[in-house]
Amino acid sequence: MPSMAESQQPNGNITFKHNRNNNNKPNFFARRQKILEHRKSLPIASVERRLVEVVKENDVLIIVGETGSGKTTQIPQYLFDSGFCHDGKTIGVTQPRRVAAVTVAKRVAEECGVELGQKVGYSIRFEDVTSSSTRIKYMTDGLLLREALLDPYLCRYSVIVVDEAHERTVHTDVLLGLLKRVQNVRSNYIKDQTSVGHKRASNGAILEKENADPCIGVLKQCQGRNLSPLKLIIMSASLDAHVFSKYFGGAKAVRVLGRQFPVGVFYTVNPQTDYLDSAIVTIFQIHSEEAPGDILVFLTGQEEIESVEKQIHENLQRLPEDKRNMKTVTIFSSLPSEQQMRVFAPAPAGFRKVILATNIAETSVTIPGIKYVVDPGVVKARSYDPVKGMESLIIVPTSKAQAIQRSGRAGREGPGKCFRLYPESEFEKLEDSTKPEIKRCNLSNVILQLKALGVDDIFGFDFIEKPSSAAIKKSLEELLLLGALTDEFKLSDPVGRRMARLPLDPVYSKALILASQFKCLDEMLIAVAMLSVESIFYEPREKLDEARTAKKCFASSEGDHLTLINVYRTSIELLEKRKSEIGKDKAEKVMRKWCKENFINSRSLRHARDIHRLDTHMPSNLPTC
Ligand SMILES: Nc1ncnc2c1ncn2[C@@H]1O[C@H](COP(=O)(O)OP(=O)(O)OP(=O)(O)O)[C@@H](O)[C@H]1O
Repeated sequence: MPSMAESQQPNGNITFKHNRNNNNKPNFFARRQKILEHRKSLPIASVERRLVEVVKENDVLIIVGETGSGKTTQIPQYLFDSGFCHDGKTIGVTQPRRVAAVTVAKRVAEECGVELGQKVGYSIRFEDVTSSSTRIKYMTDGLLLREALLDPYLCRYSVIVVDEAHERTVHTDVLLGLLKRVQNVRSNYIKDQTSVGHKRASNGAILEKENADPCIGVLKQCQGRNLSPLKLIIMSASLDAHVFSKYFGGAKAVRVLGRQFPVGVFYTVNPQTDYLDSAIVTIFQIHSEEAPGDILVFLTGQEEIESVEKQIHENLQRLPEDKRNMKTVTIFSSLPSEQQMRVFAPAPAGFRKVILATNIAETSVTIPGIKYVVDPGVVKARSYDPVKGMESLIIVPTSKAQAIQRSGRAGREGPGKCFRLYPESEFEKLEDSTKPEIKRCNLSNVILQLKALGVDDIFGFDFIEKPSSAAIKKSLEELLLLGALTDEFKLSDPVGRRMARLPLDPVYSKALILASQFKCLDEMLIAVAMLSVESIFYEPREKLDEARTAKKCFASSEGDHLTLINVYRTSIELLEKRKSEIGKDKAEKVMRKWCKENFINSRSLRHARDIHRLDTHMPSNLPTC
C-alpha cells in the first residue's frame, strides 16, 4: 500500500506529495545538532562534571571564566541535569540588565528545545514569562529583591546564581547581603530540624525547642516545600574573587580556563582628544580594511549615539556607491524594546552592521555577527552628593573589568578584534573594578526595601562594601520626612509598609498615598506611572521637528505632568475603543503604530499602564501623614 505521501498513477509512475512538516524536520534536527555541538565545544563543557561536584560540596561558589566560555547559558542547565530542581525547586539566575535576562532565557530555552516560559523562563519588572513548570529562571537582580518581600527566605529556589557580579549594581550588592543572611537562616533551620529529629528518635519525645527567631515561623511555612540549603553561585569574567570570597567567609573560588575564540586587542598609539570623532574614524577604517563582520561601538547615551549615527550616514554619502554597504542600528535603554531587538537581526546580505550601543550591550548579551568592538573607554555613571541629596549622571572612564567585558562581545562566534580608543598606558591606569553603585547613589529605595525585609539596623547590615554613613543618614532623613519611618526609624505601618510594596521611587509612592486624600488618585497614578518609566517621548535627531510637533498635540499649559496625563488618557481611549472593535491583539498593534506616529515610546507606555494597574493595591483610607 502506498503511504499517505504517495499514490500510484495509471502509467505506473508514483507521484509524491510534498510533506511540508517532514521537510522542516531536517532543518529542525540540523539546528538542534548544531546547538548540541556548540554546547559541547564551549570551554565550560569540559569541566561540567567537576563543576557540579564543587557546587554540591560548597554552599557558596565563585566562578570566574572568560567571556563567552559558557557560564551564563550552561551552568544552570548542568545544575538542572544533575538534580538541583528535584522536588519542584527552581534555579534562579540574576542579571543586572533586562535585555540580558530576556535574550539569555530565549537562548537557553532554545538550547533545551522547550518553549520559553515552560522549563526555562524569565521575569523582569512588569514582564513575567514563567509558569509553574519553570525550573531555570533568568531575572533581574532587582526583581529577585522584590520577590524576597513576599518569600523572604526564597524557599522556592535551590540555587541562586548571581551573574555579572563585577557590575556591582546597587541591587547586586543588596542581594548579596540578603542572600548571605537567607543562606545562614536556612542552614541553621535545617540543622535545627535535624537535631530535633535526632532527639525525637533517641528519647521518643518531641523536643522542639522554643525559638524566638521570627524567621522560623516563615520557614515552617516553607517546610511543606521541603526546604534545602540554598546554594549560591557568584559569577563573572572579570570580578575580584578575593573580595567576594572574603565576604562569604573564605568561599571557594574556581577559574574556568579557556575561551572559545581569541579576541585581539588594539590600542591607539596616541591619546585621542575627541572620542566620538575617533570612533567614527575607526568604524570607517574597519569597514575599508577589515574582513566582513559586524561592529559594536560603545557610547555613553542616546544623544551621542544619534549624533554618531547621523555622522556615519553623512560620511557614507561621500563614499562611492559600492562602499556604502553599511547599516546602523542602535540600542539604549529608553529605546522601545521592539527597536532594541533590531540589533539581533542580521544585516542585509553584503552589508556590514554597525551597532551603536550604551553599556546595555556590555555584559551577557550575544549579538550574532559581531566581530569588531570599538571601545572609547568611557561610560555614563550615577553619582550622588549626600550633602545636597542630589543624584546625577556623569561620564567617567570605564574600569578594566568593563573594558574586558566589552572586548568579550567580539569573539563569540569566531575570532574577533577590539579597538580601544586610548593608549595601552591608559588602560593600566584604569581602576580594576567598577566603583560599587551603592557608594554613588541615593539609598532611600534600598533602605526602604531592607526595612521591609526586616533589616532594621541599616548601619549594621552586612554590606559587601558599606555605603558612606552620610549617604545612609541622608536617606533615612528623607524616609522619615516622607513618613515611611517612625521616629524610632522603624518602618511605619501602614504608610512605610505600603510604600515599600510599590516598585517605585519612595517620593512617588508617597505622592500616591497623599493623592488618595486629595481625591486625585487617578491623575496622580497616571503621572507617577508615566514618570517612573523610561522617557515617554522620544526624539530621533533626524526627525526632531516632527517629534516636537507631535508632542505639542498633547501639551498642557499647566505643565509636563498634565501633558503626560493627556498622552496616557488619549492612548487608553484609543486602545479601549479599538479593543472592542477588533480585539486585544490587533488593538495593541494599532497602539504601537499610534505610538510610532506620535514619537511615543510604546514600551514605556505599556510599562506605565502596568504601573497604573497598581491602583488595585492602593489604600483608600490612609491616615494623614
Ligand atoms: N543569544 C545567543 N545567540 C547565539 N549564540 C549565543 C547566544 N547566547 C550565547 N550564545 C553562544 O554561547 C556562548 C556562551 O555564552 P554565555 O553567555 O553562556 O557565556 P558567558 O561565559 O556567560 O559569557 P559572558 O561572561 O560574556 O556573559 C557565546 O559565546 C555564544 O557563542
